[in-house]
Amino acid sequence: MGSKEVSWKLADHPKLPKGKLVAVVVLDGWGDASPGKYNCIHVAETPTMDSLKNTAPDKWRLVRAHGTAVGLPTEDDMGNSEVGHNALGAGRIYAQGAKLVDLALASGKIYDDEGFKYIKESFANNTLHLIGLMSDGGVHSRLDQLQLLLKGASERGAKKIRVHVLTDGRDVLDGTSVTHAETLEKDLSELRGKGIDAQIASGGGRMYVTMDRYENDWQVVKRGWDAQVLGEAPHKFKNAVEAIKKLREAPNANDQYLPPFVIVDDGGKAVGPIVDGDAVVTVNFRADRMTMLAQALEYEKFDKFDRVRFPKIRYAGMLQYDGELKLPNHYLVSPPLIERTSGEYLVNNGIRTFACSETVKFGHVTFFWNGNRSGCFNSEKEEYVEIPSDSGITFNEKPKMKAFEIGEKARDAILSGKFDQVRVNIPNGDMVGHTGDVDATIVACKAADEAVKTILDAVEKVGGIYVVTADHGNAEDMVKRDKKGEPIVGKDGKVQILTSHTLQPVPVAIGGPGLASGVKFRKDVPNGGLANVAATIMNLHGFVAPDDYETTLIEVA
Ligand SMILES: O=C(O)[C@@H](CO)OP(=O)(O)O
Ligand SMILES: [Mn+2]
Ligand SMILES: [Mn+2]
Repeated sequence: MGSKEVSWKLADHPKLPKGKLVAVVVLDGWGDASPGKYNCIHVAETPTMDSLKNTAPDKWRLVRAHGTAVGLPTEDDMGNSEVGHNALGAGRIYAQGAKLVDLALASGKIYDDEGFKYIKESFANNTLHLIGLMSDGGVHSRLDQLQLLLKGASERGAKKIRVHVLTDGRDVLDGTSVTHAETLEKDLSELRGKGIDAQIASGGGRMYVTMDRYENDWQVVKRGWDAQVLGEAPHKFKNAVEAIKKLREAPNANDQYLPPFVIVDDGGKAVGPIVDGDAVVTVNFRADRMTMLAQALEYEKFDKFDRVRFPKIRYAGMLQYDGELKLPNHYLVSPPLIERTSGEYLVNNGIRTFACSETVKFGHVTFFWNGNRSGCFNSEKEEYVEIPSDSGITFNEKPKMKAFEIGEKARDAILSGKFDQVRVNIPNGDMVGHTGDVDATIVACKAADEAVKTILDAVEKVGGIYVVTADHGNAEDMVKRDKKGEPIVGKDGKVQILTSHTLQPVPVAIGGPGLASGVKFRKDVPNGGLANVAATIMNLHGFVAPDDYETTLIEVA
């Protein structure tokens, strides 16, 4: 929507003043769950978050952060950063990528739209390549969608298909890549039975191959490029299931970090490099970990690594990953059109905003927060600061990450008096939680809590207000549970460690010396979710949210 038709002026809140500094803290992967030894937040020393929970009962509550509350297809879908920050920033619930792709596949509309027609041009004489995360986690992609697309494309003329798989183990249990590859192989062999030359061509673990984000480490994308496009990798196999099983045997190997491999024919030649004339679809619907590859596939001018060859292909994303950059140009399904976000409203109403995180979460409080939009709305009123993340390590090695640096940057921004809103994402609970290392996650949670304290102390000094929340659960439950909630013990006699996000609700806490007396959480929004936070923050800045926003969580008694 062009800004011309939008009236950006927000109404004044009848009771709440303007001019108070509001600190917005998003703890990544910080849900609420019952105490226990796999609840790293509970086990860790977290005096700051504990005191928010325990000392002001009408200023602390839980909100929903998964399923339909954040625009996902079902209540079995765990939350994630994209949908969580979209909801927090946009104040409304949008049908998200997972759901939009489901609908487009179910109705068949995906095959009638521009993107599919564009890639279809290659089907008669060239190969269709599908690249993406092989998982049923529903965070970045879903295997059933890939299966449907394979079927749909083959019924519509694709004669030669190559799938480039990325193994997960982050949104699903480690080791499930084997079953997923078997499922995919079965489908591909059925296609071969119908005369279609279809096979897996390459693979690798998502965190080591291809799926980096926010330009933390281009080498990750290069490893994928070499295997997918050039057909070169340190490991060569005849078959993907065998490849995954074999590579998993190495000490400390796991799905997330499997090295790259290519599938070769009897003569040792890679079966699926990408060449001129081919069609390529990146099948992930989620943007952050696909935009780097999308740039490599699409941009004529590119200097992030040596591509060696830049094939002239027809490339489409499952979705368009960046609407502002129009990246990629062609896509199979239109992304949710998230407009009139709270960030844009507030800036247009004079709110000077500072946003900060470290690289691996930087886009969360900027790009996702602003409805999948790169850059600021108004560079005179906004400052976005990225603290470089460590790269080339798994975060259990340095579980404190950059939490203190983020806390200090936020503190300085608050004390500077230059900003009305200071917004951060503190990554530890999530990034370390994903490693499945319980001890490291406990250290991570403590560090995150200390960073919150640094920020709240600064809020105290300037007479400001804080809103502390999270985008979804992760560190509060590190074990896979059965229906009764008991930890599941695997064949090896060990509990199954949960590296993924959870379905748990997340806290929202408000307070600070600037919070007008009588402000408390309403009792009549019992099912409140992350999308209710935007209107709440607008109120704390002294404004009433637009009518179509999800309702505020607060009232003034
Ligand atoms: O790391 C990621 O890509 C996801 C999990 O797949 O986590 P988050 O949604 O917290 O960014
Ligand atoms: Mn997250
Ligand atoms: Mn995560």
